[in-house]
Amino acid sequence: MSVLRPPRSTEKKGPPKLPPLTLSSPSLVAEHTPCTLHYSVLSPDLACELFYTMLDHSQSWKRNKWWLFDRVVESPHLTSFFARRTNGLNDDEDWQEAAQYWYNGRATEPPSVFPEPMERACRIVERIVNDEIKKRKRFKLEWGAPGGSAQPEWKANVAASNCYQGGKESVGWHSDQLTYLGPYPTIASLSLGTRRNFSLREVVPTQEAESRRARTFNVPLPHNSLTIMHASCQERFKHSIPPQTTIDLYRPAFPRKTEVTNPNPVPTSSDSFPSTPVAPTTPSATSIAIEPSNCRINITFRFYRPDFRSGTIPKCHCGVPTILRPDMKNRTDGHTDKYWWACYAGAQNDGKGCNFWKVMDMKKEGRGPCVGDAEEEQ
Ligand SMILES: O=C(O)CCC(=O)C(=O)O
Ligand SMILES: [Fe+2]
Repeated sequence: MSVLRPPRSTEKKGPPKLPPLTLSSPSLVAEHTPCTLHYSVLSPDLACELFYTMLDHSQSWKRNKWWLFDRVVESPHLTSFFARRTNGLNDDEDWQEAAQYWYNGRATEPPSVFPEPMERACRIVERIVNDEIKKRKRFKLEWGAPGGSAQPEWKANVAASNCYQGGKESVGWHSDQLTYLGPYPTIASLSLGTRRNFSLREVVPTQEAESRRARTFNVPLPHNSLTIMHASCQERFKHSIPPQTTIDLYRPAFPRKTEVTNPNPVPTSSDSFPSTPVAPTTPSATSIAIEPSNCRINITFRFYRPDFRSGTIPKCHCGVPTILRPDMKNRTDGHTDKYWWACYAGAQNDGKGCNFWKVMDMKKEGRGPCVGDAEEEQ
C-alpha cells in the first residue's frame, strides 16, 4: 500500500531556497558580499613571473593533514606559508624567525621569506587595499594604529599560498582562523593561472534563520585578479574553492625569463605534480613554446597583528595554543562581538582534544589598540 502514499516533501519549511548566483563583475561582488574584486592588478609580466615563481616553489609544498572525527583528512591542494622580511610596523627583520606559529594544532615549520616577485606584488596589493578600505566603514575591533589614529595603513606581513592542480583540487567551506589575525581582518587574495570559481555564503544569524536563507555566490577569478575579503567577511561569510568538472587551461602570456630556481627540488612524478610545463633550463628558454597550465596559484596576503603574536595565544589543557573563532551565528546589529578561544589539539592528536574554550576579552587580555579605542578617546 505504501506505493499509494503521496511522496513526502523533503523541502525544509521556512524561507524559500535561492539558487546560486554568479557574480561576474566587480560591481556585483561589491553589491552582494563584503568583498571587492579587482582585475589586472599586476603588470602582465609581473603576474606571469610570479606565477612561474610560485609554481616552481609549489613542488616542495605540502598537503595539510588533520584529524576530523575519527579519521585523518588531507587538504585537497598544496599549501605553503611565507613571512615578509619585516613585520609591517617597523624594520624588525627577526620577527618571523622568532615567532613559532601553529596551524591545525601543529607547530609549523619556519616560514620562507617572500620571494622577490611576491614582495613587488605585495606593494601593489597594499596600495589597492588601502585605496579601497578608505572608502569603507571601519569596525571597532579592527586593528588601530599605535599612535591612536583610527585609519592605519593596511600592511601585509605574512602570506599563505595554495596551488590547485586541475579542476578536482579544491578547498572546502570555511572562514579563516582569526588566531593571529584578530577580529575583522582584511585579507587580500591574489589569483594567478587558471580561472576558478570562488564561492561565498553567509552564515545567517540564528535569530534571522526563520526569515531568510543564505545564498551561494560564485565569483569567477581570472588570472591576475585580486579579491579583497574586507573586515567582517570572516565573521559573516564562509568561502570555498569548489571542485569543477571542467576548467579552461591558462596560457601564460610570456615565456619564463630565467632558468628555474627551485629552492627545494623534489622528484616529480605524474602523481605528485601536475601536467604543467617542465621549466626549460637552457639559455634559449624564450624560444621554447609556452605550455598551457591547469594550475591555479592563490596568494592571500595577511596582517598578523602584534597584539595577537604567538606568545599571547592562550593554551588549552592539552598545552597547545587555542584557535580564535568568531560567534558567527550570533551577531547583533550586524556586528560580531563574541569570539572564543577553543582547543584545536584534537586536529593532530587522534581527534582527541580537551573541549577547552573561553570567551576572548580584548581589554582583560591587554589587546589593542583597536579602531574603536581611538574613537572612545575623542
Ligand atoms: O584559493 C583561494 O582563493 C582561497 C584560499 C583560502 O580560502 C585559504 O587558503 O584560506
Ligand atoms: Fe580561506
